Amino acid sequence: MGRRAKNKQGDPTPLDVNGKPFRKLGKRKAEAGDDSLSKRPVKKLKETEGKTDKVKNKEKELKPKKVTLVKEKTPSAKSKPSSASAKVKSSSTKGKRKQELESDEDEGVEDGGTSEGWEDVEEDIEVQKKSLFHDSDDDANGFIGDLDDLDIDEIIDDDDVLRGPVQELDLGSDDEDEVDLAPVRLIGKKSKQLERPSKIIPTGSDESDSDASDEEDEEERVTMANMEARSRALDEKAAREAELDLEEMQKAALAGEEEDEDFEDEEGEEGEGEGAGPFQLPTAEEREEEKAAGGPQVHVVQRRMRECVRVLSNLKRYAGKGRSRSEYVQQLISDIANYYGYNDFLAEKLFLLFPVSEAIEFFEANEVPRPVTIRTNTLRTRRRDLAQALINRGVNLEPIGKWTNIGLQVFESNVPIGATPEYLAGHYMLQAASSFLPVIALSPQPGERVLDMASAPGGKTTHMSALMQNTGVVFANDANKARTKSLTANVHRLGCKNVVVCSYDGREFPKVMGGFDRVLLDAPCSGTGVISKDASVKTNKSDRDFALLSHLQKQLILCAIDSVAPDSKTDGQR
Ligand SMILES: C[S@@+](CC[C@H](N)C(=O)[O-])C[C@H]1O[C@@H](n2cnc3c(N)ncnc32)[C@H](O)[C@@H]1O
Repeated sequence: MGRRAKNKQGDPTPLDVNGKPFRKLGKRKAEAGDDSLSKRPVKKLKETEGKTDKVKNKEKELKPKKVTLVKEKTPSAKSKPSSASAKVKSSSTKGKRKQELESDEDEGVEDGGTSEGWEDVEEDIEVQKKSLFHDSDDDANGFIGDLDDLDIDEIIDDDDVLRGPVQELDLGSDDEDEVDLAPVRLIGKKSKQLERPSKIIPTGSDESDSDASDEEDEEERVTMANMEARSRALDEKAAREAELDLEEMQKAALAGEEEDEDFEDEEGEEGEGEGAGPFQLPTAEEREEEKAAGGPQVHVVQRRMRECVRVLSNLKRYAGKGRSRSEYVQQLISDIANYYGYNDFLAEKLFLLFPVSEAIEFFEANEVPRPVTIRTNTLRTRRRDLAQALINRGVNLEPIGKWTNIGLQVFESNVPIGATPEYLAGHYMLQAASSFLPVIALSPQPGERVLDMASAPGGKTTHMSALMQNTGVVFANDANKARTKSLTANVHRLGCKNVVVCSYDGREFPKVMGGFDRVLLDAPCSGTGVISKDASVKTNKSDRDFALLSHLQKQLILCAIDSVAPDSKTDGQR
């Protein structure tokens, strides 16, 4: 597997403490758009210097601007394996990817056969034609809404209110199986949060792909005949990149040492330069001045964040005289909220979940688009055949990893991944790799009676249906009637014949029916796990929302447990 492919999600760890970067340096591709906080100040300062007063003043209004600046840098240029498709396509005996793809057949677990379901393709295309573009982006995002209409006190005191109109409880989701939106999201539409490249991952023009042979690689069409040569070229390229990365790492380490020395020269041993001793928090007057100027400058915030992290790593050594830990923590949280564009409540809530350095990694990671992944629908095809078909359409992809024999990661595509003939014919589902895991853990068996309590748009329902090889029955429920449309469309498109769609509040379900061998509950959530997909979560959640959500989630899990048959004939209760 290519080096970039191994680092699919990029390194979101930019902050350096005491002048030493936390994260591994390297990745030539990241040079131009490196999101490292340690590099940002320099670059952003320079940007500010070269600008008109108007632009400078605008950038002073930190809240919106700093996010934009971050956004400009965040689209990861690291993930694309320059010609990974070559190996995927390979049918020679060489190439790990080829072996991984072939393991679809060997393992056979997911493979429910290829012939069954094909007869449905025509009809499913019709269904999909109507439904694919029917649900708007807004519709999908709608369930990452807020709970303003609900009265928390009332609800927590009174379960009857909780059984109220389900639309009000149509909350956020960590799931990204909103397949019908894929063509728009991946290809046509710009993210609200990030300036994403028009291609899924930018290629070609950046530094590491600039040599002539690489350009040819990009242009040359992958065929069975040239596969082996391309595969070799890819390995050589990976080796060259590894050397360059090492060189870069050494250079960066040297540069870091020099910078430290510079600071010491400038500030002296007692100075307040980064890494050079105690860091003084801004005084009340300085804060007022900052406020009056429309908020702090981006580079000031960046530097202060680095300094606060450094101080918090060793309070005794680096804190200013008489300053407490909580003062540095408060300053850091406030700067994080400003810099990344969160409301103070959420910035604090998320910050406190992690150790300091990990918290910064978390906020940085939320600025990076997540990998595009698809799940092969084994009711319709095999992963190997699907990969081949998509490669032939100019899609650059790779198996996700050894742990799954149905997942593919898409690095780049000339065609909308959510509107290929294979997509329309139900050969795959656009689905986060993490969404495979609950289904794998539940492990529904052929012939069982299974409930998916909150199932729209059906990513996990259709996965379970495939694992059960279209036998037994999956009750796919979702409280939101509107969302059951996309659920039904997906069930048809993927050729799932053992699914019954219904729409009840999950909390009512035990009264409707029970006796399930297994129950999957993918409860509605806050959306804080998918901020990179929907940045509105950064500002539209309150304490009350979280209280309501966790209460609803607890009620749902109790009902899910009640729905399991105590005397299941299979070992579903295991
Ligand atoms: C995380 S999403 C489900 C994603 C789905 N499992 C998949 O893999 O495609 C949560 C779903 O819960 C639904 N929901 C919200 N409140 C509910 C309730 N009280 N009962 C049942 N479903 C509910 C929402 O409409 C939403 O579709």
